[in-house]
Amino acid sequence: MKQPPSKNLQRILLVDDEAEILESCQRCLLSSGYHDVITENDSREVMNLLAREEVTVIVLDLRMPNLTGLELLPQIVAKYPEIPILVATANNDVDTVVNCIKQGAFDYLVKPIDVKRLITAVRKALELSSLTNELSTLKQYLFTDRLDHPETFGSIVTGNKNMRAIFQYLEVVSGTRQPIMITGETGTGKELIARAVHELSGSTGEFVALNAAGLDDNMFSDTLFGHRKGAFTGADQARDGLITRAAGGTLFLDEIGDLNEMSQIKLLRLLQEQEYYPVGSDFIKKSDARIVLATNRDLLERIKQGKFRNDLYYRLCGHRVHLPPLRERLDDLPLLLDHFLGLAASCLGKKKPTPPPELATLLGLYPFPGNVRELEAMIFDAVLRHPGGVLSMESFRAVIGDERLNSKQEPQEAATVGGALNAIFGHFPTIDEVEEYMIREAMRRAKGNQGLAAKLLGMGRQTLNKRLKGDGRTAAAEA
Ligand SMILES: Nc1ncnc2c1ncn2[C@@H]1O[C@H](COP(=O)(O)OP(=O)(O)OP(=O)(O)O)[C@@H](O)[C@H]1O
Repeated sequence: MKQPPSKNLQRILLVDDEAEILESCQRCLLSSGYHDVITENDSREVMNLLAREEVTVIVLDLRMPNLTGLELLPQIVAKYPEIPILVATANNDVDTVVNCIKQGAFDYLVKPIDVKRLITAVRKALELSSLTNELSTLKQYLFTDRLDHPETFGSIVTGNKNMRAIFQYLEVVSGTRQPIMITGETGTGKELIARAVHELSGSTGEFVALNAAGLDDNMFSDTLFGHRKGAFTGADQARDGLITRAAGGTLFLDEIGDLNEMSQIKLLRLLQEQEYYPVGSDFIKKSDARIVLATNRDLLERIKQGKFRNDLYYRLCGHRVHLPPLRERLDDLPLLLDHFLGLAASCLGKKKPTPPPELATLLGLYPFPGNVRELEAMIFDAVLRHPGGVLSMESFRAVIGDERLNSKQEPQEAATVGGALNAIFGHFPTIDEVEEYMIREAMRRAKGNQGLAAKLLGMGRQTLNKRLKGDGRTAAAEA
């Protein structure tokens, strides 16, 4: 039986009759992060080896005794057309190269093999191979509508067919080492998806998340890449960055639409070469962390504004999923409503309330700019204030507004929101005023319990605590 390569490992086969060449190419690929490199010095054994073991890419010397690479190439192509083959030729003979490409070789290398060229060519061949695999697996998924690991998506409550298609796509691409980009409005579940990708990839390492919003380049580089001792005033000790913690696992970079130019360049290097420099160090380091990225910004718009690099954008486009906003998957509302009612009730130590039958329909009229997070906060609030029996619609009305419930039309909606804001503040408020108001109101409703207030606000407890303490705003003091 064939020996499959372990998940995520892509097996490279080097075929050459010269042991020294095999050894040096193998060493160079291993040190570049390719962990599964096997060799064969007898060309007559290659077909047996391929029948025995799964191989992703082959580097094939053309000049070998007994059976030359030129003779072997068509045999491999005929039996294993999915394996990209890089031929190694001793001279830069155009005719030979053209002949090999015509016979199905993917690319060629000139001997003595240049290390950089070998690594680039192998990387490209592996990318091609994983794309081919993805395509054929996707075709199968399309015809069978199956999910191999539904349990991985257990924390993502949905019955929506677009979300299911996203899960299927993720099952296919999670096996590759290519970065995955997740876009979608705030609160649509991007982090949940990133965690599912981590689980699917079968990595043994940790899932490590970094929110890049508000980080300048120094903070971004230091947090992600770490620093060497003495790199800057106060750097008394060398310190590893999050990328080290994510070794063998997944690095989730959130809000990458906010990264500044310098950080974008560093991220591009990391994605392209899997390389980085700790702050203050000239020694390059390698990372094998799987990278998942997310943003709720429109990156094409950021490119137009000159705030996001084109090359980085295209690098991110390989594997991309876009999570639809909640208002575009209203079929999920009843499921989510039921899920969060149960969750809120058990968190608050209450009996799960029965929702009024019209609640899901009414919620469907609201655009949910904060998506699932907003719905979750709304339901926690309602359950918190719920005395027993059937859940009251009042707390939902208070947030959504009666008139808004009756209309989906933009201008009317704006007028209603504007009207509501004016009624509360007496004028059109600033963001800070709204934030102060929200924090004060959440603390009041949660009777001073910061954990609950944070849940209502859809923010982390620590973030709320910082706001309450840190910036000396009046709302914090009053709350
Ligand atoms: N389909 C879902 N089922 C259950 N919970 C969900 C779902 N989608 C989102 N959530 C919950 O909503 C909240 C927000 O989710 P998450 O942090 O993954 O969103 P996000 O898109 O990463 O948000 P942001 O862009 O603001 O970082 C979390 O509490 C999460 O558990």
